[in-house]
Amino acid sequence: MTREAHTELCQSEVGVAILGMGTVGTEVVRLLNEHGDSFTHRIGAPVVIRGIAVRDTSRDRGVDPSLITDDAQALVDRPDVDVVVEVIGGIEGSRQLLLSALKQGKSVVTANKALVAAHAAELAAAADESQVDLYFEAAVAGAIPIIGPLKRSMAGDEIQRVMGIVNGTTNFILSAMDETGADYAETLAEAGRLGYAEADPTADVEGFDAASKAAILSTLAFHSRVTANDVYREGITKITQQDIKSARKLNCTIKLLAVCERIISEDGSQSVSARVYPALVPLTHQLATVNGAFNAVFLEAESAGQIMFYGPGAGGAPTASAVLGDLVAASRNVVHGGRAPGDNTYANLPIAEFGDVQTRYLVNMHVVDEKGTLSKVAEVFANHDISIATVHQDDVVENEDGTNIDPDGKFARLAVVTHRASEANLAACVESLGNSESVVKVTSVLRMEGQDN
Ligand SMILES: NC(=O)C1=CN([C@@H]2O[C@H](COP(=O)(O)OP(=O)(O)OC[C@H]3O[C@@H](n4cnc5c(N)ncnc54)[C@H](O)[C@@H]3O)[C@@H](O)[C@H]2O)C=CC1
Ligand SMILES: N[C@@H](CC=O)C(=O)O
Ligand code: NA
Repeated sequence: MTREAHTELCQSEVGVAILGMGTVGTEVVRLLNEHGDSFTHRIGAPVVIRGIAVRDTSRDRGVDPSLITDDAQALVDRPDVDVVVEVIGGIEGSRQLLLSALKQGKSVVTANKALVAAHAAELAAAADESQVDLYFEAAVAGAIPIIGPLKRSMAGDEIQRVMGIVNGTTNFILSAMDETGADYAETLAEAGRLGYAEADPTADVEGFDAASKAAILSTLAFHSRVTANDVYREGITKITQQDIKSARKLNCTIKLLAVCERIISEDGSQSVSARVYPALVPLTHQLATVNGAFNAVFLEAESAGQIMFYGPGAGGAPTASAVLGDLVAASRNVVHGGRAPGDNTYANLPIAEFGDVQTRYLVNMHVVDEKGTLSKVAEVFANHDISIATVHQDDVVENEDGTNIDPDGKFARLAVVTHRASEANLAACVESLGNSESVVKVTSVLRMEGQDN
């Protein structure tokens, strides 16, 4: 059914179904009830909640109990529902519900990055078929307007690079580890209590959540379909206080970054690289100032130059702000006609091989403290076509718990910073370092972003 056909059945109200009443859904309902009159003026018709789908109907949620249902599909199917707001999460159940809504000519607003990153093509096709809207501003960087600006304000520019801190939970953890030396597990639990973490926080700390957002950002920035499976991903679970100290010695901090790049090879052919990993960022870079659950998206575009979007990236009310912005836009289109721009993927650029991606690296290792070690280590880097930028050596070699693992003074800690090199060369170099008699152990390899060479 098209929206025209559906709208003919409707009256001068916009009927809304809210699916899910957890951290975000609760705030969406609260704010909608609190500011309903303003919404009427902004939209041109009242927005009326037709129902709220929850899993547990026995809980008192402080709303009219007649609105509560545990049958989300029946709510979606109601003829007086024009817009479906999905704040449940997960992929398959939400996919079925939203496809069904779109096919019935109802617009969709979702905060679900995992779903959009996996099934955007299918959802967009269903929205196009019915000529309705698919909005997902809350899916990337919470309250920060970034989907709208990429689809509209930046639509006339050529975006080269997007670098984002797009996960509030991991930024909250890394900021605390850096600022106060806080305990990882305790800080993660706190992020859960504050409503930042996903239902399964593995999605946050292992980088899955950021990878979904990187896929969505890449798709919009480079007009090419990128899914979460196309994104190279590493989380923050292996980051230690030693890594953070080694970053500080280089005047850097560690951030979980989503890096989305247009790669132009020597023959002029283009591809897209999307990757998520913890990386050193110089303290002088704007992204280094983003702390706690705040997010930021740093864009580099041909004509605009550098732009940074900054704000609250997680939590109930901030995320509800983005959801409600989309709801207002979708409702206006229901009342006045028109559609939001879709995610045009005409460029269809291929995904770059991860091994071909270039960046800078910090390689931390324990080495044998004797004559010739430095030249042997340097030779390994040279053999893999990697140019060294700086080398820093410390005498003491401590474990994470501060115990000295080298009471006889035979080892040293070496921190090697490289110039730009390919991931493939770096991986081969690290393997050779591991086999070198001069190297006791490569303790960590961290990428460095936000510098040119
Ligand atoms: N919490 C945050 O800071 C942000 C969350 N998001 C996204 O928003 C969505 C919701 O997140 P939260 O509210 O944090 O999750 P949540 O886990 O607090 O809430 C989801 C709610 O949906 C309910 N639910 C599960 N299956 C259901 C079904 N079949 N029918 C009705 N209700 C059902 C659950 O019982 C739960 O109360 C997720 O996609 C998440 O990734 C996006 C940006 C920020
Ligand atoms: N779990 C996510 C919530 C927002 O997308 C985060 O921590 O950023
Ligand atoms: Na957003």
